[in-house]
Amino acid sequence: MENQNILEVHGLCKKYKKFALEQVDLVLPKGCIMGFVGENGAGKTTTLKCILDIAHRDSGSVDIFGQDSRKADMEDIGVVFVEMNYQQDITGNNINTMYRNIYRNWQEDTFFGYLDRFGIDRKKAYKTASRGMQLKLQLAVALSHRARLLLLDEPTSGLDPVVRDEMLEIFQDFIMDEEHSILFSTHITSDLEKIADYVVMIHEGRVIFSEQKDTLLYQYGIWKGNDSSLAKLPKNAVLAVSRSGFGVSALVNREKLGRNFEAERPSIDEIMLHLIKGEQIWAE
Ligand SMILES: Nc1ncnc2c1ncn2[C@@H]1O[C@H](COP(=O)(O)OP(=O)(O)OP(=O)(O)O)[C@@H](O)[C@H]1O
Repeated sequence: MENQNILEVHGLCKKYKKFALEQVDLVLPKGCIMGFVGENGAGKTTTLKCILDIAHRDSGSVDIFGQDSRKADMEDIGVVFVEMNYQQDITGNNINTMYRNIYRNWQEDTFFGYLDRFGIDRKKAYKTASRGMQLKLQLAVALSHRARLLLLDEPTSGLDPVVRDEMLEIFQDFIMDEEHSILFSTHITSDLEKIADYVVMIHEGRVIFSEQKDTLLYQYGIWKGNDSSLAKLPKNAVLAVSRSGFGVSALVNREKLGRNFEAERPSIDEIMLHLIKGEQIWAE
C-alpha cells in the first residue's frame, strides 16, 4: 500500500555543545497541517534543519515521501526560514530569473501572482522590504515550484493579522487535494487553533506531545480552584498545577476527572504553559 505519510521522523538526535535534540518523532500524514510549538530555544528550527539535512543528524531516521530525506527531490519541498536571507540587492524579478533556471517546475505566473497578491513590488530590492514583506517573498517562492511538502519556520511571525489570515487560507488551499502537507513552527498558537490538524510540542529538545489538535483540546481541560479543592480531584487526572495570585489552576485529563468536577476547554497556550511552567504531577 502507498505510504500515507509525507514525513516520518523517528528517534532524531542532534547534539550541540549546549543543546540536544533527543529522540524526536514526528509523523505527518498527507493532506495535513502540523503545527510545531515550543519555547524559544526548544529545538524547532534545529529539527526543521535536520529534516532538511541543513544540520546533520547524529542518529535517527527522516523519511520524506517514503524515502530517506537525503534522497528527496528538493523541488518537492517548499521552505521558509526566518533567518534565510537573499542577497540584499535582489528583486522579485531577479528571484524569478534565478529560480526559473533552478527549478524544473518553476511557475512564473504563480510567483508573480503571489507577489501581486501580497503587494510586493517585483522591481524593489529585497533589502528595502520590511521583514513581513521578506517573509511573504519567501512564501511566494515556496508556493511556486509545485512543492508537495512545505517546511516553514515561523512563516507568519511579523505579519499583521489581516495578512496572517490570508496566509492561513493559502495554507488550507495548499493541502486541499489531500496530497500536500505542511509542517510549520510558530509561537502564534491561535493560528494553530484555526488551521492545524496536528500539534507537536517540543521542550528542551524532547517532544512533550504530538496529537491531533481536536483530541488535544478535547482530552485536556483547565480546572480552577484553590489548594483545598485541588486535593479533592482524582489524583490520576491532574497533569500539572500552576499557582498565581488568582488561585490554583490545573491541567487535567477530562476523562479521568469525571463528571463531578468542571474543567474549561483549554487553549494551546494554556496547555503549553501548564506543561512547561506548572508543577508536574504526572498522572498514571
Ligand atoms: N549551530 C549551532 N551550534 C550550537 N548551538 C546551536 C546551533 N544552532 C542552534 N543551537 C542551539 O540549539 C538550541 C535550539 O535552537 P533552535 O533554533 O532550534 O530553537 P527554536 O525552538 O527554533 O527557538 P526559537 O523559537 O527562538 O526560534 C538553542 O539553544 C540554540 O542556541
